[in-house]
Amino acid sequence: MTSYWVRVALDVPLEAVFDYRVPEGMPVCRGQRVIVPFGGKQEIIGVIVNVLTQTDIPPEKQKDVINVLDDLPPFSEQWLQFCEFAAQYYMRPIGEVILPVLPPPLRKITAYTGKTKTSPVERLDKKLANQVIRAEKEQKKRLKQQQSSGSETTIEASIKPLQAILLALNDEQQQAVDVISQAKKFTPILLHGVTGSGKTEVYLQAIAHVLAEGKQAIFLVPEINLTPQFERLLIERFVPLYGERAIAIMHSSLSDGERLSSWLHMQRQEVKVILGTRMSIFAPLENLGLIIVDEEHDASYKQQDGLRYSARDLAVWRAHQLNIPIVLGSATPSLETWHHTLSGKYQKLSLTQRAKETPLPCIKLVNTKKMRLNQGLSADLISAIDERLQRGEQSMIYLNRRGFAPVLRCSSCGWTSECMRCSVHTVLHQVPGQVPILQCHHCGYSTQVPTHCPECGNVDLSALGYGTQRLEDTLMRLFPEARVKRIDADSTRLKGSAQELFQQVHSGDVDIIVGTQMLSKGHDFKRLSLVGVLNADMMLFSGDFRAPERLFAQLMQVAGRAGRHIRDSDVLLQTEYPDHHLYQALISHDYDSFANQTLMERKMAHLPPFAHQVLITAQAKDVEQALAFLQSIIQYAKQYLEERLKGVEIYDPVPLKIVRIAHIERAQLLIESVSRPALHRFMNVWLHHIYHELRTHKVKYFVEVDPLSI
Ligand SMILES: Nc1ncnc2c1ncn2[C@@H]1O[C@H](COP(=O)(O)OP(=O)(O)OP(=O)(O)O)[C@@H](O)[C@H]1O
Ligand SMILES: [Zn+2]
Repeated sequence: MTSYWVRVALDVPLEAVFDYRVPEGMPVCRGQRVIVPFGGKQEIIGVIVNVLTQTDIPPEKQKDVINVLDDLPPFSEQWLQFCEFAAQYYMRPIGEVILPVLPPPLRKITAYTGKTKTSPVERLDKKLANQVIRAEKEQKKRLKQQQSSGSETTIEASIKPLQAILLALNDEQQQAVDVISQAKKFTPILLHGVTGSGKTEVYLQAIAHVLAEGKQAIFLVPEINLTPQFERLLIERFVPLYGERAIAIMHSSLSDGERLSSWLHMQRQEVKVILGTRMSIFAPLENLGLIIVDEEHDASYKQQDGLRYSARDLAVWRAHQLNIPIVLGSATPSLETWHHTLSGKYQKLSLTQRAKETPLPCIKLVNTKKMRLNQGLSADLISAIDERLQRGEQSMIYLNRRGFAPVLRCSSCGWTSECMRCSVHTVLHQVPGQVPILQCHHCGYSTQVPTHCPECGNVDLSALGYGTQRLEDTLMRLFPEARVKRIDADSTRLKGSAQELFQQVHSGDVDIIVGTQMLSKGHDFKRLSLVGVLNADMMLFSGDFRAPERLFAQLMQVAGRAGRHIRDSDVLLQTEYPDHHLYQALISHDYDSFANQTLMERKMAHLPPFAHQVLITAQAKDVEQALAFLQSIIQYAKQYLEERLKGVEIYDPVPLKIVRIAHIERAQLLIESVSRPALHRFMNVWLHHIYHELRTHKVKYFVEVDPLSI
């Protein structure tokens, strides 16, 4: 009689996978969820990644699998391999990949040990079955009523045929749809379309082709706020053809129940298109024919904690694994993607015109160097807003800084408001009808606003600089008759409030919109003809080598919200450096030359995409400990791994720019190589030694492959 063990992936903060003995007669296979004992008396849910006939675990330490969960079919080989790739590429244990992507009810032991003892899947199925019965009853009732009233409209007649909803494509759009839908094998495609060029319609028609062939599609968007707009379009087009469950949504603000329900429909392959944010790249769809990544340049595709993955990069790998086309769409592609089109690795399709017959907005630089500003606003911008108000059009003022003022200062002794827990200033938040507070944007800590200086007692404290709340306040005073609305992370904190605000903008109930970058991407505003940009210079001289790329993209995106449906639209950008080449490229809408020049600079400086990077960040009570730990691991590498270090460079460890957050101090270490295989080979060995020999309980560390900000 052979005994079996299973190797189980668990989401615990340890590197290893764990082996468990399989009780006699228990059927097991790779990809199944199991309940296993862990630590003392704990029971947790894991996923079987291997079935073994032997194990290294000494007999006295062996433990048994408690239960196999069979409420869902095992995960497919294809999906498991995708997760395994992600784990290996991002240098993390497999459990940290697989478990967190599952909806909580499928991985939380409490969902299985409650009083009812039925699985959350069974409970949901029951609920869904009841819903179907109810819906059928209602439909019968409706039909009866219609028949008795002699009404002609039937359910079928109320469904618009797909042909009626499709927009007639222009030549460039048509060509893009043709190329995408004819690509049958792995084909990475950059859809480079200026803002408002109708990329969405290209995606939708390409998806239509894929679905018609009986396949499925993944559609990634960078932000939750963008899902409703695309969801509406997808439902309108595809639900009449493929039924209610054809479209599923996946993002972090769904409830556990909603996530479970989406997941079930996906795993049972009832879903045709999954629309969602970065986590959707882990959708368990078996028959994918196309992946779309909209606004592929967007930094939100990068997860910043746990498994620090790029959903865009994983999407390319998944398309490669499945041998299918992938479309990366943007008006301002990332330089990584642009580089791949120049080298011929990716195919480029261009949409050079706006889809509606409106030209791109005219971008003007307002030189504020020697100008007196009215609370940050130039006279030019104020009169441009006024003009829009007269014409009944909308204006949007973009300022990427929330709160009322970034710091409170004592005019007598120079004291400034600081966070007790972090090495940053606290931000003054002040809106009518609420008690003003000082808030830390890094740890969330907040305090009352002092009535006098805590250092010298002076009562004359002043709010320095301005944020969106102050701007809103100023605009309301300058234009008392206008309807001003602020859209930022603070005004949209409550569930559904962002949607409501966007709805007000779309329906024309707002004249002036004040907002942060939340506003800048993807939205198709119909009546907006002026965009004002404040404080762009702040990012011009940041130390991060990616700052110019990010700034250029941000500005081009925000400018692109103007004049999508209205002629004569303007963008006014206030700056003290109107001659800067970034702004010069911007006013001529010249992404290509900006990208080419910036790539050239990167090449000379041996920076990504011409080199590959890994970042190790160490956290400790004080930064000296973090630095010492990083020094010790460098020492180890130099002493024992010299051979493997060839072609790999380790830089000196440095404290982070914001060194302390929530009482924890941080330092980081950059590792770089022009050869990705060399980098990964070295890192794997090194990390193994660090984990087993150099780890201390005083210092926590984490690893980030392809970091976006350093
Ligand atoms: N072929 C077409 N004919 C007429 N209108 C079109 C056509 N294609 C798209 N549109 C319309 O043009 C507008 C802009 O399209 P869309 O929002 O897809 O732009 P986009 O390329 O995604 O821009 P951005 O990068 O700024 O998000 C939309 O209102 C859309 O309905
Ligand atoms: Zn803080």
